[in-house]
This record gives sequence, C-alpha cells and structure tokens, in this order.
Amino acid sequence: MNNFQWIWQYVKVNRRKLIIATFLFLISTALILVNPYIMGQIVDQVIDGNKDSLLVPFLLVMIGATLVRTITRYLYQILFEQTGQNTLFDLRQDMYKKLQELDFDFFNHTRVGDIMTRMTGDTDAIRHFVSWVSYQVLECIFYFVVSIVIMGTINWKLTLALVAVTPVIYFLTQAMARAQHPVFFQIRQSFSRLNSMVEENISGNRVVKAFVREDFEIEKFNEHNEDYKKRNMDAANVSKRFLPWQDGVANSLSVIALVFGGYLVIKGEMTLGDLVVFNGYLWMLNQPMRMSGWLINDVERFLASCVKIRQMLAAKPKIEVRNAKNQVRVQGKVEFDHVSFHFADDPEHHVLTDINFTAQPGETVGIIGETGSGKTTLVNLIGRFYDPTSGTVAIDDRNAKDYPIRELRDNISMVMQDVFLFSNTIADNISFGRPHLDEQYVQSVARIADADNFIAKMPEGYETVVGERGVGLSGGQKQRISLARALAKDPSILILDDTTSAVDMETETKIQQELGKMTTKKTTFIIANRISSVRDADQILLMEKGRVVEHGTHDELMALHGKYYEVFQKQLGLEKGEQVGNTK
Ligand SMILES: Nc1ncnc2c1ncn2[C@@H]1O[C@H](COP(=O)(O)OP(=O)(O)OP(=O)(O)O)[C@@H](O)[C@H]1O
Repeated sequence: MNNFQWIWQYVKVNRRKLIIATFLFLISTALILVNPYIMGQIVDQVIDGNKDSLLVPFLLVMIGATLVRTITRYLYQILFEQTGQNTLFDLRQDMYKKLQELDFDFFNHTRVGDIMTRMTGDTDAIRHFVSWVSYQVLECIFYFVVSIVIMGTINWKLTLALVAVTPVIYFLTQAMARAQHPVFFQIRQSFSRLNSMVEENISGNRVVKAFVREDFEIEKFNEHNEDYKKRNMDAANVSKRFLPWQDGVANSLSVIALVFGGYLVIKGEMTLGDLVVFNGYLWMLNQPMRMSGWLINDVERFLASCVKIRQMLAAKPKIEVRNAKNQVRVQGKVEFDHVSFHFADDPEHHVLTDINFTAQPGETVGIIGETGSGKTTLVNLIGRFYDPTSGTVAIDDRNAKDYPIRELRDNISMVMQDVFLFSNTIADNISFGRPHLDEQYVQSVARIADADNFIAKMPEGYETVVGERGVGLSGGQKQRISLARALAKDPSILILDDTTSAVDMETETKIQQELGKMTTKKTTFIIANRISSVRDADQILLMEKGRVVEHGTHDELMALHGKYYEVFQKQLGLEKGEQVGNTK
C-alpha cells in the first residue's frame, strides 16, 4: 500500500463531506470560467457591436458568478479542513493507542523527542495535505484541463502553441520531486533530533544546572539548530534551482499568447475579443505551472511524515498485548525455572543466567547484589516486561506467557526504581491503578507507606497537585507515594525495586512492619542495597553478574560465611573476619 492509499483509509470515513466538498469545488471552479467569457462578449458585442443595452446584464452575471463562487469556495474549504481535522484526530488516536501497546523494548530504542515529532509535526503535515494540498492539486488539474478545452474551442493553433511548453514543466516538476525527496527526509530526521535534544535538556535541566553545563548544552543545541537550518536551506536551494525555470516557462505563456495571438488577429484567424478571452483564461494554464513546485514541496513533506508515522503504527511489541477477558486473581506463587535472559540488541551480554527459585504465595523474597547484577531485569520478567530467552517464569504454576498480559499485570504492583508521578493530585496518583477509590482507602494505603503524615501537612492535603514527575516532593516522599500507589491496587504480587533507598532506616522499618500487617498477604519482592531491608525475608537471592550465587534465609546465608556474610559485615562497619554476634 502506498502512502496515498494508506491515508485514504483514514480520509474515506469522511466520504459524504468529501462528495459535497467536491461538488461545491466543481461549481466554484466552473464559475471562474464565466467572467473571462463575459469579458470577451463585452468586447465583441458591447464595444465592437455597439449593443450597449447588454452591458448591465453582462455585469450583473459577472457579479452574481463572483458572489456564488466566493460562497461555494468558502464552504468547500471548510469541508476540506474538517476532513483534515477528522483525519488528524483519528490518526493521533491510533498512534496514542499504539504507544500504549508498545513495550519496554520500543521505548528503550526510541527517543521521546522523536515520538513527540511524530505525534505533532508529522500528523500536522498530513492534515495540511488532506485539508489544503489535496484540493490545490485538484484545482490545478481542473484549471489545466478546462483551460485547454476552452482555449482549444476558441483557437486550436494558439492553444497548441501554449501547450507545447507543458512537457518542459513536466520535466522540471519530476526533476524537482526527485531532488527534494531525500532532502525532506533529512529535514524530518533533523527536526526529530532537534526535538529530542530539547526534550532531554528540559528533562535533565537540574543536572545541567548542577554541573554548570548550560554553555555546553547551548552549543549542542546550536549544532542541531544549525543542522536543521542547513537541511531547510538545502530544500530552499533545490527550489531555487527549479522554481525560476518553472516561473519563466509559466510567464512565457503570456508572451506566446501576445505575439502569436496578435499575429493570428492580424491575419484575421481570430477576433480581438477571442484574444481577450484567451488572455482571460491564460492564468488558468499559468497557475498549475507556477503552483507545481510549491505543491511538490508539500507532497514531499507529507510523504516523509507518512513514512515515520507508518513505521510507528507498524511497530509490533515483542510481547503481545491481549486484553483480559475476565479478572482472575492469582495466588501469587512465582517460580523461575532455569531462566536466562539477554537483551535482543546485545545477545553476547547474558544479563540473567540459569535462575531458579520458587516463592510461595505470601512469601517475601529479598534480592541483593551489586549494581548491574540483573536484579531489576529479574523482576521485570515477572510482569512480562520482557520474556526470558530460555527457561520459564510461572505464576501459580502456569507459564506467565499463557496469561493475557493485562490480566497478569493486574495482579502485580511495581514500585520502580525511577519513581514517576503524574502532574496530578496526590490522591489521583495513589489511585492511578484503581481509579475511583474512596478517600479512606487512599489514606489507609498512604498510612502503610508512611506517607499520610507528610501529605496531611501539605497545603491541600491529598488534593495537592504535584508538578511534572513529582516536582515539589523529596525523593523519599515520591517513593512513599509510589509505594502507596502500588498498594492501592491490592496486588497478589508486590515488587519493590529499591523502594526505600531514599528513606531513613527507621522509616523503612516502620513501612515494613505496616506491610506485614496488611490483611491480604502478598508475595513480595524487595530489591535493596541494605541488608536490613531484606534480612527478614523468607528467602534471599544474592546476585552477581546475572547469576544467583547465594540463596537462603538470612541465617542460612550468614552461616555460609560467603559473599552475603561479607556484605553484612561491611554494612555493619565491622572488620572482615570479626565475629558477628546476634545477626537477627
Ligand atoms: N535496555 C537495556 N538494554 C541493554 N542492556 C541493558 C538494558 N537494561 C539493562 N541492561 C543491562 O543489564 C544489566 C542488568 O541491569 P539491571 O538493571 O537488571 O541491574 P540491577 O542489578 O537492577 O542494577 P541496579 O542495582 O544498579 O539497579 C546491566 O549490565 C545493564 O547494563
């Protein structure tokens, strides 16, 4: 399917509007033929033929035609605009739905600025094509064909002389389209890079300021800005190469009409009135020739945008999103059976190797290990943000791959390492996973997450609106709200990825005690750096380079006198080898 056929899928739902618009367009465009014809009649009949009485009726027809043309033109332009806007609306909706469907893998490889460019600039190029370029092209074709037919009936010799230049225009148009095609793709890419850079700079503005890198960022921006300007200048240069020729050829029509037409009048093969009529229609032949260059630019911009949007719409998530037919509550048994994993773009790097463990419903699993050892990746496999490359992750003895993904995720709550809050009220953030929760419930989960106190002290309590990404809150406060959000879902499986790293140990202990008191038991995974966060877990996995190197309870691991023991000692600030008395 080419890009025109593809966009037609969206446009065709507005068929009725388009038919009316085309009808009005034909009336409006046909009326344009009236005035030059009447002018010819005025010359021949009123001036040459001395029929003065015909002047007023002729003028009235001209005024009437102009009026009707103006009204119909206004109406069809509105209808085309509505079609364009409807197309834009549907397209954006499909793109947004697609974005919700795409998985971590897509977002790992696509910059936010690039996605934003597709959602805004590209969709607008398509709207512009549907609501403006399309009828401009139609208008040009109509003018071209009709002017040739009418001029041909007046004098075929002069018409032929004028039409003789059209192959030149055709050649120029083709050559320009070929030259512009790659340039518009480059403009599109450059614009996307510029947007991505700006987006990253805004998101990272605190880092930029903290490292006093404003000048560096300005320089980087200037490079992208310069590149974007250059690409646009490339397009302007291509236009500059062709447009004067197209204009020149279009202008030559008047000269041909005047010289050759004059000659035909002198020879008596044509009346002066005919020549006036001819001249009146000349712009209709002229216009498409002049417009062709500009329209090509618009069409090329449209094509470049189509490619980017279609790429995104065609992107397939590696993990298929199937809606849950019914709500199933899992018990929360989690089993890893010989699970290994590597990212698709880095098969040499074994992020997880042969992981085996079983967590019974309601158990707590602590995961510790140095940075980059695969802890986050391991828990990401539970909610199927990625699937294992080999081995099986089973939830309640059923392969996680066999669950409709939304059904599975409905049973899991994750507090991610990189806390993200929406720019919304605190209450709405907490009830994000389960909207319309009552106030008491929201407060009760906030209490468990030790967030109730500080929220209550805020100017508008739970109705306080937090800034983008939770600006206005401390790291620990954000973590606690995000924990409350996870608890509000009342999941069977709770995953806490470094959730209490930004709170003090006392608060952490308090949170853990509250979690333990919750009525419904949850299988809980706690990723932590501090052994104090996991020491009470039913089992602890100590990870190193993607492998579980030690596995057991705190006491079992301490008795091993291995890595865990070493870490524990270090964290207590004890010298290696010193006896650790009561470890509980
Ligand atoms: N999207 C990705 N593409 C390629 N490699 C990745 C990706 N995400 C993580 N990795 C790599 O996978 C390994 C494990 O990462 P992971 O985030 O699971 O570690 P972690 O133990 O949770 O670390 P930390 O304690 O620092 O959060 C790292 O070596 C990391 O470089």
